[in-house]
Amino acid sequence: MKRVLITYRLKPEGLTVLNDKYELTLPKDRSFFSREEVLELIPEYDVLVPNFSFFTDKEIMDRGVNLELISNFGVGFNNIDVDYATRKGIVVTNIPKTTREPTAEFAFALLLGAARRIGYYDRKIRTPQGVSWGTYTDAGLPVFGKTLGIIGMGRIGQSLARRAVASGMNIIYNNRNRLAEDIEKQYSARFVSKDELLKTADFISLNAPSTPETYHMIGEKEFNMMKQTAVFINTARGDMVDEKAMLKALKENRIWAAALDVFENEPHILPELLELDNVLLAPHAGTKTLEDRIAMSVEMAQNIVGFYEGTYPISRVN
Ligand SMILES: NC(=O)C1=CN([C@@H]2O[C@H](COP(=O)(O)OP(=O)(O)OC[C@H]3O[C@@H](n4cnc5c(N)ncnc54)[C@H](O)[C@@H]3O)[C@@H](O)[C@H]2O)C=CC1
Ligand SMILES: O=CC(=O)O
Repeated sequence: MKRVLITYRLKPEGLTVLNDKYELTLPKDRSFFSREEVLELIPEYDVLVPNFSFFTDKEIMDRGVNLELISNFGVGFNNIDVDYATRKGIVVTNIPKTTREPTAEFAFALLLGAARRIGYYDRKIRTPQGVSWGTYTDAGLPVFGKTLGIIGMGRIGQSLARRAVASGMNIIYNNRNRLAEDIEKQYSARFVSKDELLKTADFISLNAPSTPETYHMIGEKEFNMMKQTAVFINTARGDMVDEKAMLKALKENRIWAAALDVFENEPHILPELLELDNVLLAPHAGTKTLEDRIAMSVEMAQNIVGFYEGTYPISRVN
């Protein structure tokens, strides 16, 4: 029987496909196994299931002398040293299907929330001094008719574009490769250079993966190119943005607002960010609904069964 080590407490409803045929170990009384616990346990296991924030590096793989498969509980796989896994003959899989719509939904919710200042109003209305009910004070920004620039027009980027078009937005995008014409037509999307996107979009959403190439791809220079009324949304990965430069741009009102689900050093958030009214913050919650997290577990578990039994198609990263 193959032994599976899951670093994160997943609900049994999402793991039924593994029942009886695989031996599962997962934390029962808390959310995560610590790195030290995983290092201690790993030599006995054939499969490791890290969640998207568990750093699966050389040390983990070298200790995992029986490791055949890393079945990532996430679509982004920057938490795994994939090159090293490949050299060791360890297969890595991810979950692109079930992460797509919830993340796009959340990115659009952040966009609306930041533009219409929902988090700010909610915070203010609860305080003793209350919120201003004046005609113009603390006004938000309209979304209808505005331009959304998407950097990384893959699965999530395209699903975000679909929502934005339905809400009356125009789409421009930058991607590693230009999309096929029929896909561009589907979203009425126009391919532009990254610089043009940064200069002309009213809303800018980051939806590319974290790679060495995309590290700090949005920094001081990029924030300086944006409109002063721009809203920046990041549901991709924190390390793709120079957080100090972003903080400066927000403090100096170089841009209008940011809506952030991801951070450079999660779960640590720059304390100064917490003090700004033009920032909407979330705890890496792009896929965080019970229904979606269970669907993600099913996709992850099917990758394991597919790998060993060939009964499901698997999403291989290497
Ligand atoms: N906040 C959250 O909870 C979640 C975050 N994510 C993040 O979203 C990312 C995107 O996911 P998917 O859309 O499924 O991936 P995807 O692979 O379908 O799309 C990414 C797109 O970015 C493009 N790209 C790569 N490098 C680029 C660059 N330098 N400039 C412009 N475009 C570039 C690729 O060509 C691709 O079209 C994941 O890698 C993950 O980090 C994913 C799920 C949940
Ligand atoms: O951040 C989440 C993921 O699925 O990647």
